[in-house]
Amino acid sequence: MSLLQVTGLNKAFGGVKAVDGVDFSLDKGELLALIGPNGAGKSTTFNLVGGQLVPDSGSVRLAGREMAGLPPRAIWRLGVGRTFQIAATFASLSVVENVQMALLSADHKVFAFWRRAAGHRRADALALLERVGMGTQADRPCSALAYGDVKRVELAMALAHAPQLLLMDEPTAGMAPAERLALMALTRALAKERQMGVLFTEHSMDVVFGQADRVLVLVRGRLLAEGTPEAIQRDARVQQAYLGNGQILGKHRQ
Ligand SMILES: Nc1ncnc2c1ncn2[C@@H]1O[C@H](COP(=O)(O)OP(=O)(O)OP(=O)(O)O)[C@@H](O)[C@H]1O
Repeated sequence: MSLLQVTGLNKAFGGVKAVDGVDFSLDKGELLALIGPNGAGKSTTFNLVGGQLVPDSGSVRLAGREMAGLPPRAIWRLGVGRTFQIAATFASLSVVENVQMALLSADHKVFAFWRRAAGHRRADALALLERVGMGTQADRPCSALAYGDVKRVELAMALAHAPQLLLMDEPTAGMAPAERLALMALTRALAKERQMGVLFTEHSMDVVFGQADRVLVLVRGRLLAEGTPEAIQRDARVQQAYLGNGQILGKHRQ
């Protein structure tokens, strides 16, 4: 059985069919990239899987269990993580305290005062930071980190509740090319060692073709193609509908 099985997914906003009969699946340990031109329906698909939006129709199953229509918190509890965008309130906390906050939340102590974070599972938080290459920066304030390092902390925070499926919406936006590849290579290694599925949207083609196991191409809410990075790069329909658009490649590639 697939880890994630999406069937007949539909979502319209007024007259716009943002997601129009989309089917796909994702296996444990797999990195699946969702690409497509602006307005193709990537974010909508993402939000339908994560529960931020309710589908008009269709099914979203995690390990066979229906999630469509459940609130985001319930979907999170079933094992679907999202990379955190660190809130401004947490910028004054240290790196390790931010991960400890995520561990508090994972342990369902969501109403605990933030002051308790400092005493909560520090060793586990440090181990997560070590795994994402941030062990030596654990006691620095988050506000002092370079942007690429913040992204690594976000990844450690997302791993705090040991998700089966991790959703990453444009995880490398704003990063330099070398940092992007390093972050997604790390994500790929984590997916394999934890047998965690990863669904990510990405405009940067070097990341998509360098790191994804499989690629889905959405155009105007419909799935145009799906396959290995090599097959997608060769696909004439994709080149015409998407990759042939020099503006998109030129805008996001450096
Ligand atoms: N809340 C909303 N209300 C109305 N229309 C929406 C809403 N969200 C998305 N849309 C429309 O649905 C379509 C798909 O949008 P979506 O944001 O999912 O595309 P995308 O592929 O993520 O685009 P981008 O790459 O620009 O982020 C677009 O036509 C968009 O204008």
